[in-house]
Amino acid sequence: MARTPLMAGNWKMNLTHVEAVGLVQKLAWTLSDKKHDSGRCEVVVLPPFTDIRSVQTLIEGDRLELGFGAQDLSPHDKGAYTGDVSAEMLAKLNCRYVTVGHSERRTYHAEDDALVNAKTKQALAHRITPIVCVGEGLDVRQAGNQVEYTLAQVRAALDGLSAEQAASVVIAYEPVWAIGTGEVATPADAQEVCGAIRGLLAEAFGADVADRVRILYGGSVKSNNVAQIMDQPDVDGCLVGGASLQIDEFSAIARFYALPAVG
Ligand SMILES: O=C(CO)COP(=O)(O)O
Repeated sequence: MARTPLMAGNWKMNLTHVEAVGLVQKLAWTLSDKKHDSGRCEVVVLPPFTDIRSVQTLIEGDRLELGFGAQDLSPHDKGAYTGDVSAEMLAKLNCRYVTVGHSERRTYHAEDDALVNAKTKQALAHRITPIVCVGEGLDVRQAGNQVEYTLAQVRAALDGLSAEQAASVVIAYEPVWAIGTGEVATPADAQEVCGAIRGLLAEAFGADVADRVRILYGGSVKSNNVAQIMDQPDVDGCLVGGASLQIDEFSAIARFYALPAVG
């Protein structure tokens, strides 16, 4: 089965709702001007919670060919969880995606594998596609244990999912040492781990599921390295941080298929 590539822009904690509207308008205009083919690449923005309503209104009102989602969600349904945002709230805003287990959540908010698993299930229960983030830190990479470390995170995040549920998740391999550092993993590094993740999915849920799941790479993706990364057989898209805030960069990344061929 052909997997439609996905480029998701993780804005992190950037842009007020006014700035968000400006960026989405310019991004949509640029993609349309360059005749972006959304059949060749699905483009999604993941703004902070406070921007989502404005982004939704703009995208739906003007029928822009952009998807949108959130960067986190609560593992709880509702109630006394100050500061949390529930899956139901996101679903009501038509969020199509939500990242779970981003390394910044794991590091700064002490999110562990069990919580990432609970959030993954919560998103699925509300028909929001979880983008499950995994990836090793520098110490693990230097010890050469990146594959087993990352696979353990994937196993934990997907624990208890049915094959049908597993088929609908997106997994993002983001080596922590490559996030925001300009230190991009080589295409071979990305393929090694993304290929191993697909192997694990085949083992755990069957070849059909493994064939359907989109696996993204994230970590210092830019327009000048995206083509090589997307050339890898098990990389189906990118989770883009810094470059997703720059319209020219992100629109070029989304149109990776139109970039000059890899030499
Ligand atoms: O964390 C990331 C996306 O979720 C990657 O961030 P950068 O693209 O800024 O390295």
